[in-house]
Amino acid sequence: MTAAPVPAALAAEDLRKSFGALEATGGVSLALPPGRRHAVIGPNGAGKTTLFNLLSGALRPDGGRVRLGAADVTAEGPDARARRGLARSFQRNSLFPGMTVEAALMTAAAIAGGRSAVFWRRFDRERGLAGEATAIAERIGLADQLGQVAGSLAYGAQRQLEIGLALATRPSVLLLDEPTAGMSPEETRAMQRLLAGLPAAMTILVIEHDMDVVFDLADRVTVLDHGAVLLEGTPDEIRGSDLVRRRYLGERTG
Ligand SMILES: Nc1ncnc2c1ncn2[C@@H]1O[C@H](COP(=O)(O)OP(=O)(O)OP(=O)(O)O)[C@@H](O)[C@H]1O
Repeated sequence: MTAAPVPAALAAEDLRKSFGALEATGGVSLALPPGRRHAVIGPNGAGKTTLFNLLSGALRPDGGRVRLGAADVTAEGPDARARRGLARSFQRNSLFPGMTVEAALMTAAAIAGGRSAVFWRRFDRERGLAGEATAIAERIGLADQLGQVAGSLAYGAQRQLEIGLALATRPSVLLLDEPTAGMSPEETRAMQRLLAGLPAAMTILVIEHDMDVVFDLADRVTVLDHGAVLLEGTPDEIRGSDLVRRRYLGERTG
């Protein structure tokens, strides 16, 4: 007897989205099995952010489907998808800048647990939120900055905290939007260590411009161009593709 196939942790099927006459997503399909590290690359305007918005539920597609595990979530909004285990890294302006790292992580965990942020203190002991915050801070490399106000952290540390806030929701699928954008080489290395240390069972889809980061992290890469999939393959296949080198990596191939 053969085992039933495991559904993809996250799948896009022929997703389409237009803004007026512009087709920003023109029939994109992806399937990420559980634990996959998958990168989406492509030039500015290729449709990477639009694809993320369609996957997270921030945008509704004109056509196609989004699946999380066995569930068709195409008609669901971001909150419902989050409850199914999908997280997207928070943007910097959502960092709870006036809170300490510990309080921000506890608040994110409390919100994810379905409780109002205002009342997290009351549930602290009962739910072990402080312990959870400490464990996440260790995972994201901020254990020695738990008492620091989030808004006063260095840029790289703020981006690490963004990922911590997403992790506080205990996601099974994590969407990361340019996690190393604007970072120094040292901050980029810290982020690479963080990403490499995420649980193997977590499924990760990342938009990233830094090719070293992409080739280091991803076991599968999709190249988007004008809203469509130009190529999907292993990092080696992408690196070796004349088409990608000409169209995207900007190299002359003779
Ligand atoms: N809300 C919108 N209304 C109109 N056009 C939009 C909207 N969002 C995106 N676009 C257009 O859709 C196309 C794809 O944009 P998108 O932001 O998805 O690309 P991207 O690959 O993420 O680019 P970048 O790397 O610059 O962030 C672009 O031409 C953009 O101008």
